[in-house]
Amino acid sequence: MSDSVLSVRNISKSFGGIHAVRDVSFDVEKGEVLGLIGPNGSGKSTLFNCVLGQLRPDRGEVQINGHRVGNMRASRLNKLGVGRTFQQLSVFPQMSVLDNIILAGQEHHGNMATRLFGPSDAGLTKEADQLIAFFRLEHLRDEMAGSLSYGQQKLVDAAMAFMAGPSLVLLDEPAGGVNLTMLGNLRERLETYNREHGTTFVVIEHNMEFVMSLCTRIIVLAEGAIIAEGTPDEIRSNQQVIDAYLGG
Ligand SMILES: Nc1ncnc2c1ncn2[C@@H]1O[C@H](COP(=O)(O)OP(=O)(O)OP(=O)(O)O)[C@@H](O)[C@H]1O
Repeated sequence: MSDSVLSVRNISKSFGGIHAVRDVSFDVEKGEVLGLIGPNGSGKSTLFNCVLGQLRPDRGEVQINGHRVGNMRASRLNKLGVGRTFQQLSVFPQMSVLDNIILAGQEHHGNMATRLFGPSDAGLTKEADQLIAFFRLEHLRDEMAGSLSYGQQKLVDAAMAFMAGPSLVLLDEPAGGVNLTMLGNLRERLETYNREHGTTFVVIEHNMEFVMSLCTRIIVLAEGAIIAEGTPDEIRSNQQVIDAYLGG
């Protein structure tokens, strides 16, 4: 296998008679921002879940930073340097922004025993505050997450994925439901983070403008298979891609 941050080899996954992912292979190199797009039901989430070890593929193999991903617990993925956001918000509404981000950091630090009996902070507040500043959420730091606008909660969600300085971040529809102003802010912050830290991103996204402006390379899925791969400009003018979306 290569020394890619993420290496996906011949992944297939079916649900009964539905071939959700068909023989998909690709590599993602350090610092790349890869977009994974495709019409509804094209297999993006299934592929993501195979990459994250949450679904066991019928065939194929995934490696993250050279380590094979099997059925892996989230904490082990964190140790491999993987952060993620979810399609649905994963913030706890009754906790402050700061506590939500600290809690995400605790997922990365040791097991339950060290969380319960170890040092109460372990530098997490400082790290959380740095991310709060980076995502320009200082004025909301001590607010209950549930009182924030949806777009602000998506920013908190993104900040949570960056605790413990991951080398690979999987973003599942980060732009979903976010208004235009917040969208520009989110994209700019993600670009800046990628530039400053060399973090690799894989992004599932339906918002074409967002994905085309954020990503350096795009893979298009249709009916579970890769139908195109290239720069945003190449993808925009690819007839097979246009047909897949019009038919989808
Ligand atoms: N747990 C499951 N059981 C049965 N079928 C499933 C399951 N998960 C996904 N599928 C089917 O697999 C196919 C791919 O679904 P998937 O959710 O991966 O697509 P997607 O590209 O992420 O779609 P969307 O953009 O709508 O989120 C679809 O036909 C879907 O109905």
